[in-house]
Amino acid sequence: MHSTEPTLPETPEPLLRVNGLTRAFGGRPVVDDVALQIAAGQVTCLLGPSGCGKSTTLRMIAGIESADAGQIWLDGALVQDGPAGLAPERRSIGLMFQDFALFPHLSVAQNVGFGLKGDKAVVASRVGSLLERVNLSGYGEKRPHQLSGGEQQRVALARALAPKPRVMLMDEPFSGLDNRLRDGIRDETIALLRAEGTAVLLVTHEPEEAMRVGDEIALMRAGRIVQQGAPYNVYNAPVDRAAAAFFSDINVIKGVSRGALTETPFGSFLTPGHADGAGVEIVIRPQHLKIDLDRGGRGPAPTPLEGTPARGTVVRSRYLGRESLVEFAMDFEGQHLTASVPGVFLPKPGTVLWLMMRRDRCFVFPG
Ligand SMILES: Nc1ncnc2c1ncn2[C@@H]1O[C@H](COP(=O)(O)OP(=O)(O)OP(=O)(O)O)[C@@H](O)[C@H]1O
Repeated sequence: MHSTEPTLPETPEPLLRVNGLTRAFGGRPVVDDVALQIAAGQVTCLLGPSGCGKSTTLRMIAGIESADAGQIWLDGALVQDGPAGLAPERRSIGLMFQDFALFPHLSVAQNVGFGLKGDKAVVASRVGSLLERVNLSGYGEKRPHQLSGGEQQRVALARALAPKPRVMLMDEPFSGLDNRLRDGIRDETIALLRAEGTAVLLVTHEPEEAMRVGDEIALMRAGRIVQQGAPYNVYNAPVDRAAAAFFSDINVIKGVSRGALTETPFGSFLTPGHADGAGVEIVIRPQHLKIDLDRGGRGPAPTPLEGTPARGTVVRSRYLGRESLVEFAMDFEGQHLTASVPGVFLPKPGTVLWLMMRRDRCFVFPG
């Protein structure tokens, strides 16, 4: 190598790599050209609405479902190439599902040791240390039905970890737990998997869960990954209106781009890249609409960041604990907009207020 060539930092081979993964049922594509890469200690959340193909993707990676096309590498080894693939037990993966799938007739220790072969004493010691790892020492002789949901989930985790998988595949593993338990168990489970250097693919339909645990979110829709990136980027730079709407309520203001500008009741917006006369949608999340007072029929002065205020009348106010949601009927075009405000703000219906749009928080999409 020439001495002036820069030395690139070594990127480790991802533990899970998926390329062009495709599967149809009855002629209908359910998973369509999916690509993914997950490194050691990283968590990727496969996020999307019900029926978009998340579970089928995970099941193909696990080897429980066959693929029509595409490749899967686990820890550098090709385990699936089109329809041909290794059996699930020959892939170095752990699996966790929503229903825990524990064997009811086996003790906790027998459940955890189920997939382990070899010397009895060695297996017993490994099971003991796994139970310790998930804070269930002393539970080995109990049956699953004697345990709480959270404890059963921890047994399922210990069992999935027993063969030391390099990749953990999780399908809605926390949705069977009640809300109060869920956050704690989820954080503990993910911290433990990170500490073990496991690559994690977690399937969920809940954006909050994906934002909470994912290093990366792969947003899936109708069989395809439509956007992939850090939670911050996926939330703050959605690829389209539907991607924006998957994470929160949104407000949409329609307009027509002329000379790379779109006029709205909130002033004009730069809309470069949209053809003259093309419809555009300006999208903003409720927390980025700013509410201001009416000053005898006038609103606050326009600013470069927030543009021109537009007047609205409160239709409904609701308190949601951390925030209040205020719905407005705007003076223009019968438009309804919703603003959210941290804490308690409950103006009465009929109150006249002014709204402003944070320019840096708007997304512009083709209409
Ligand atoms: N074995 C199968 N035969 C026929 N259709 C199937 C089969 N498995 C899944 N499907 C269909 O494929 C689509 C995607 O299913 P999949 O379970 O992957 O979606 P999902 O995103 O995980 O949804 P959910 O969150 O509801 O589980 C669905 O329409 C489903 O009915």
